[in-house]
Amino acid sequence: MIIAIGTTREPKINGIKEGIKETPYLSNIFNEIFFITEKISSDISDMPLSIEETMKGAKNRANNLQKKGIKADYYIGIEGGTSDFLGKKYIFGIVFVLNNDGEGHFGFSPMMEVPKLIENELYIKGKELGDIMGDLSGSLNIRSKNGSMGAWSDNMFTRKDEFSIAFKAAIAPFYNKYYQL
Ligand SMILES: O=P(O)(O)OP(=O)(O)OP(=O)(O)OC[C@H]1O[C@@H](n2cnc3c(O)ncnc32)[C@H](O)[C@@H]1O
Repeated sequence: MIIAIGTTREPKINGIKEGIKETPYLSNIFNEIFFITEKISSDISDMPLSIEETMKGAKNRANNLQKKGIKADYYIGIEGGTSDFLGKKYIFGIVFVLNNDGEGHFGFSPMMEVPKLIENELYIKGKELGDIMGDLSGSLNIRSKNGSMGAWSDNMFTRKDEFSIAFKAAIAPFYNKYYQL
């Protein structure tokens, strides 16, 4: 099996791999899976500020992998973003898994509240989360490590966990019996 993942960002790739190892569907063939990892355009803004835009970004990335001519059994697009719910902002990760029959499913990570100061920088000043967290934490590349969720949860919950759970939610509908009824 070949799985194409539209990113070179380590916690995203590791999240997908961890998710695969923990599914009842693909874990037994994990060692036979060949992974293609490639940075691909999401065709949305660099810092998505709504759940719909973040979903579009994940879906576009999976579609763009396929359009590029990459041959795989599954194409996986991944996007991190924030959105407003009932007046507060939350961060989450979204995974879109697409197969060669054109069947695609979204999966979502749990969400965490965005701290107030960071919300202002994002939604009022228009900055990117990676840059804001870089300035606040002194760590240049937080999104390549445990991510904002890790930073805001004292690593109870990391960026890898975010995408591992989102992947599991996206892959289940391809195999789970209730979706075949
Ligand atoms: O290389 P790609 O796959 O694009 O991975 P990325 O880390 O840039 O992540 P996204 O494009 O999915 O996320 C969109 C933006 O949101 C920010 N972001 C998302 N999650 C983050 C996190 O956990 N920590 C820091 N910044 C994050 C970051 O500034 C990104 O430019």
